[in-house]
Amino acid sequence: MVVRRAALSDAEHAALSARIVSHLLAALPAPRIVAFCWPIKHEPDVRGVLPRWAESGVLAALPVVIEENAPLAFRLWTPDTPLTADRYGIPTPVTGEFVQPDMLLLPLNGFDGDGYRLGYGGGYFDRTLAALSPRPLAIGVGFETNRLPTIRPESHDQRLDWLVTEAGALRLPSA
Ligand SMILES: Nc1nc2c(c(=O)[nH]1)N(C=O)[C@@H](CNc1ccc(C(=O)N[C@@H](CCC(=O)O)C(=O)O)cc1)CN2
Ligand SMILES: Nc1ncnc2c1ncn2[C@@H]1O[C@H](COP(=O)(O)OP(=O)(O)OP(=O)(O)O)[C@@H](O)[C@H]1O
Repeated sequence: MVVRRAALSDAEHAALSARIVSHLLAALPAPRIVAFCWPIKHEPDVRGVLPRWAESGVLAALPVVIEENAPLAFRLWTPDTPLTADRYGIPTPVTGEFVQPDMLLLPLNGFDGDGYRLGYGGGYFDRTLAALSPRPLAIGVGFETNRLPTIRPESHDQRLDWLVTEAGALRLPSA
């Protein structure tokens, strides 16, 4: 799935990411604190929503891997926040207040029309969604090239609330 999206040219990647950003802004209610992912390995780059939402007071946060096989934590992020590569090489804040986001923007390596997601196999987002109360709104952001007929979800897989690709934003029926 990562190789498939890596085949997008830089210009295509930027154009598809920009379409995802427009769909997010048009379809979703502005959250209080949105967690996003610093894009790695050709993930969709949805950072464009942040300055737009910031105008209405929305705060941004990044995930922090505290330990393996445990839920993620989240730290507030601003454009001035220094980022340091974590154990996986992902740029991560090492300072800043720990917060509880009410919306998560989750990059999709693979996904299906039922709203299930393939990540990198760490189980971090599934554990995080299972642990957070209240559960944040889970928004998958991906490219149509990574759509699959089914990811063959297992019992631990958390279903997304929204699926947003360059083709549009789809609200999934709640479980
Ligand atoms: N940009 C980004 N940040 C994120 C996530 C994400 O999906 N994307 N995560 C979402 O939960 C968390 C990190 N999840 C991860 C889970 C497993 C591995 C991992 O095992 N990496 C292997 C390579 C795996 C592969 O490429 O197939 C490694 O580094 O050796 C890395 C990150 C938090 N931050
Ligand atoms: N709520 C949970 N409690 C305990 N173990 C869990 C939970 N959620 C997932 N796991 C474990 O994590 C493993 C990896 O999950 P999965 O393959 O779905 O990861 P992923 O969603 O691709 O990863 P990531 O979200 O980190 O990108 C699963 O095999 C499962 O054993």
